[in-house]
Amino acid sequence: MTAKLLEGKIFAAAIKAEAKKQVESLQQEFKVTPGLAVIIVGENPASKVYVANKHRSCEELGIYSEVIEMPIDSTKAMLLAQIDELNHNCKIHGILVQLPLPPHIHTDEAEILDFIDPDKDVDGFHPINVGKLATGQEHLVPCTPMGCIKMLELAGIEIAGKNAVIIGRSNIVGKPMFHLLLARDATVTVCHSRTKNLAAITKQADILVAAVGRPHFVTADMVKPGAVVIDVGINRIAPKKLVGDVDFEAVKSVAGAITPVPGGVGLLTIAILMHNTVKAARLQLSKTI
Ligand SMILES: NC(=O)C1=CN([C@@H]2O[C@H](COP(=O)(O)OP(=O)(O)OC[C@H]3O[C@@H](n4cnc5c(N)ncnc54)[C@H](OP(=O)(O)O)[C@@H]3O)[C@@H](O)[C@H]2O)C=CC1
Ligand SMILES: Nc1nc(=O)c2c([nH]1)NC[C@@H]1CN(c3ccc(C(=O)N[C@@H](CCC(=O)O)C(=O)O)cc3)C=[N+]21
Ligand SMILES: [Mg+2]
Repeated sequence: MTAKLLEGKIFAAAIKAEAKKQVESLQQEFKVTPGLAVIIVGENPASKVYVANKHRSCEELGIYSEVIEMPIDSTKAMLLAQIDELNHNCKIHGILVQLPLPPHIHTDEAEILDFIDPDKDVDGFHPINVGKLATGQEHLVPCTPMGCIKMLELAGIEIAGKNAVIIGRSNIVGKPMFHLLLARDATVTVCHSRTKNLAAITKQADILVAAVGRPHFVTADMVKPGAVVIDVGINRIAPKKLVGDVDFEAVKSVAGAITPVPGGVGLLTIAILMHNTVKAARLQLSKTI
């Protein structure tokens, strides 16, 4: 058996086309162009690729985009001042601080993210938006897990009643993925580095989400035949070689459907970011009028 390939570019194109229509209607109704600001601190080469991808997608859709490059030795105070400016900048409707932050301000991450206006929080990382997601009031939702959900929906894969297993419990991927799947009536298990008998648990999964950050972590013996396998991992194993967390070649002959890396959910992350930026702009306009 060979798994159905869930190609990110097809789903991403559908989401971006819808966002583009929304951009046009906002321009017609309100004479406003949605704007996204991305703050990047330091010179992380992987971050630069993502930031460039985000910028290119904004151009495609007619979203105004600013990339703010700050020096590697920026202080917490400098970041807070930059965020404060963007919070009050009426050309900007979405603010994203690219993670990870450099080591000297790593411990300030929560304080920095919490300073973003929750209505401009297109990453969905602010405690207000996290709380809304957790209480069933989905608002601005983290892009990567929402991308996984949209992919399942657009592919016509039923979520309700399924056993879903997530490997990883980060605030960016694992935890919001849990809430999104639970809200859609899956039975959800979250695994992490202290989980015992991991393979026995993942083998129960109808939907398996891998967000670990380790190449070839999910092997064929961990996957139930016919399962839907979503690979969130982005691991650079050589300068030009990117792989996910799933041993793709082996797992594709066991799974029913599988996402590739690259070309999988990473592309939906960007598409949802565009969707969230438009949503944030509409929200802010409805509050000022
Ligand atoms: N495609 C996309 O758009 C995106 C991709 N990514 C990628 O997804 C991956 C995960 O990212 P992120 O969630 O930020 O990563 P983190 O490093 O924050 O989290 C990794 C999680 O994996 C768990 N883990 C580590 N080792 C094991 C193990 N041996 N068994 C079970 N669980 C384990 C950790 O457990 P514990 O909590 O116990 O430490 C942790 O919860 C990365 O490769 C990242 O690059 C991330 C964001 C967006
Ligand atoms: N505040 C914040 N928000 C994020 O959403 C965020 C972040 N920080 N830090 C880093 C991670 C990672 N991430 C990706 C975005 C796009 C691709 C992407 O476009 N991937 C393509 C191309 C990958 C490539 O060629 O490098 C693919 O998988 O095919 C991947 C990963 C967002 N993240
Ligand atoms: Mg992380």
